[in-house]
Amino acid sequence: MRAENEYVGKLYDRLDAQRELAATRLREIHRREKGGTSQSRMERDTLEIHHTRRLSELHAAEYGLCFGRIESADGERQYIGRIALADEEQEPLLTDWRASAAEPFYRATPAAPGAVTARRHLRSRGRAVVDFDDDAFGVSALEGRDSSELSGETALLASLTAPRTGRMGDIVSTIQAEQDRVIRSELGGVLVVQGGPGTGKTVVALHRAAYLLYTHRDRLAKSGVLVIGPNRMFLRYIDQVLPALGESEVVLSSIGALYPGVTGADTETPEAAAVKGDARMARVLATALESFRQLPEESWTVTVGRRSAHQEQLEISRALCERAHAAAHRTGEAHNLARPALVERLSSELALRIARDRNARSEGGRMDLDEVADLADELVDEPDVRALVERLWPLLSPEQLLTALFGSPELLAAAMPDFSEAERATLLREPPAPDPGQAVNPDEEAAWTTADVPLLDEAAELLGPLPGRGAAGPTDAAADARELEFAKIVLDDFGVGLVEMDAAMLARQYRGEESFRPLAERAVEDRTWGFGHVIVDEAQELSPMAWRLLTRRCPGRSMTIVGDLAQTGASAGLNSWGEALDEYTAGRWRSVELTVNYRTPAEIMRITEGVLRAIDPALTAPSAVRSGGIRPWSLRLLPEGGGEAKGGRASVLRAAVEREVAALDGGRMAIIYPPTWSAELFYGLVELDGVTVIDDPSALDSPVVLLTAAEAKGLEFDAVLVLEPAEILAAHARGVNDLYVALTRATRSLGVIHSGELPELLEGLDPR
Ligand SMILES: Nc1ncnc2c1ncn2[C@@H]1O[C@H](COP(=O)(O)OP(=O)(O)OP(=O)(O)O)[C@@H](O)[C@H]1O
Repeated sequence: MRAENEYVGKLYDRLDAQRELAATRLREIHRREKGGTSQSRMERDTLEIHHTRRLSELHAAEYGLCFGRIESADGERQYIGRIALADEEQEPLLTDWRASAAEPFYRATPAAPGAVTARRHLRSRGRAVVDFDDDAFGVSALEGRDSSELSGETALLASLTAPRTGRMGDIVSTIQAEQDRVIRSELGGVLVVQGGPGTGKTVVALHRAAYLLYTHRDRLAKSGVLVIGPNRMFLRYIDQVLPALGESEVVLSSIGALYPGVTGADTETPEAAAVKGDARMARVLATALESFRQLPEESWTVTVGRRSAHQEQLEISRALCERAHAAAHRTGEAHNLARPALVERLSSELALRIARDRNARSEGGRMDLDEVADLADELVDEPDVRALVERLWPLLSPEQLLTALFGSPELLAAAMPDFSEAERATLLREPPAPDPGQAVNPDEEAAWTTADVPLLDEAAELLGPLPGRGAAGPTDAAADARELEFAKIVLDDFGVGLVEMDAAMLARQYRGEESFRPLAERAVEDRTWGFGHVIVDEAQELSPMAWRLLTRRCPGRSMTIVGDLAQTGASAGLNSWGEALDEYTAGRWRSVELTVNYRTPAEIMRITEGVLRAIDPALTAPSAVRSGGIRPWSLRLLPEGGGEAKGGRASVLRAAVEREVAALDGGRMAIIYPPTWSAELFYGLVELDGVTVIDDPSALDSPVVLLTAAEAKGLEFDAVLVLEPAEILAAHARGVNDLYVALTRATRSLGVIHSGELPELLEGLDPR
């Protein structure tokens, strides 16, 4: 212990020295003149970003700086920690956990130790090492011992049984071998990680993000990594993990937040979500868009030159309109971007016709080609021609297209012939109030749901930006070549990827067109941003339309997909991984499985066996890494008048909750209720001290939260009370998956409270 404390003390001294160095450099930069040449200003700012980042990395490494060491046969020792440190002579003192040299620390098992002969896990409090445990490898070490595949068992169990805090923490010190293989899997292609509840899919996916950014910083620093979680609550639950690993630039988002300017609400009915998520909706939107491009039965008439001596009527034949449409189609551009070609075709044909007529009548002499071109330009500004263009090819925003589609039964019927009447009806929204006296609530009008977001994004692909909006504009093209050159030199000087911006952006910044903004900020505001790697958590919930959106955000198709098909609750969610991936990444996805459940004790997992069988008899539950003392129990609430005083059910329920809360001892508890649950009982619980309804991410800080199974997905608690399992089962088509999610959230104790009979698939609970 003394030796370890001495060594770790030396590491902290180096950490302090490194911090001091970075802080001094930063102070020097701040003292430098703000003015100077573009190049010197660029250098100054790039260095500032670099040293600020380095300082925050060094601060993030404070807690648990060094957590282990390995020894090889020749007696060489290597300490493993959060970052790499070297002494004054540049001799390595500490190996970064993400470096390939650290891999044996995580991968060695008694059965396959590789070159490792001994491994030690250190546990610290503050800067002091307070405990360690050793794994001894080699044949002699195996005798008389079960060859546990777990690494650092004591440290692992200590972390698994510690009270939950409402926030996920990092696991760098206790990553297990099968998890390490996922974390260090190569960057390219799509990696699917299937695993039952509690197998560490989320935590592993986040460590993989940190690993990939460390290993492939050159490729990922400028394009960024996107992590998708199911909702805001979940994102809050995980948002400390990457900063604790020294990474603050990863973009965390839910599908509902991926369309700039819109926050999708989770208020959709399962039926509507299933229709909106259906892959056929891509075709539906394209058809709906086509219906906006009108054609006359035979012809339309427009009047031009109303305010001049040359007023004339022009016949616009269907054939002309078709030629104009064809010109737009030929561009291959998105709808709004193709319109100028239609306008060009229409106005030139009309101008030519007018010129021919005039020439034939010999009015004002013959028109030459330049004059015809001028006339065509004038025609474009004619009010009737503008109105004509609007009928032929109106400019549309994604919001307008969707609002029109959802507001019109006729349009829905025309665009969705393959859907049933009932399915179409789920999309129908009240059109905005026609009576101008009747105020429309602007919030209501703009209320988009999570299931709408992939549709808005799809529509944006079809439509393209409106003129003057969205596109990067002329700035790129006009980039001053000299400044661009400077920017390249500056970035080269610092090593590619040291700061996550490219030369063009740096140059724009110095023309004052753009101020430096972190990648996360720029990426979320840009619908067309292509991320270098996308990680999707709870991926089984994503609809085919959401997959389309994500593949657009990840042009290189480098993705990590983690999820559990047994937990699919969304109506448009997946039944198999191939369903989502074969279409976009056929032959380019590989899958691995995580098999050990770190969260839920064996006693609780036994209760879920029948539920898992009901989902799919072929599925096997992950094996629980530990057993816990508390046996899962059930409590029946007798019906009113069944021997209890009025209000008895509510008071029995409250008493049960209070008993559990008292036993919590600083941890966190969840009460998971069916969406159809009795309002009276619900409000009875809300009144209790410390109980919070989960309507805002900060609710996770509360000791007890009331939430549905869908909201509980991905989260974990010390104690869980599941209310009315029969109602959870019956609530919707995937109720059994929801019940499975609800039962697998606890790290310590599980209670089930029910009014009617317990569902048969729930066996083995101790009645109270
Ligand atoms: N190697 C490990 N060391 C310490 N804790 C771990 C390890 N692996 C997993 N855990 C812990 O186990 C718990 C479950 O992990 P996580 O939430 O990532 O599982 P999951 O597979 O995403 O579960 P679910 O599918 O139920 O959401 C977390 O508290 C996590 O920190």
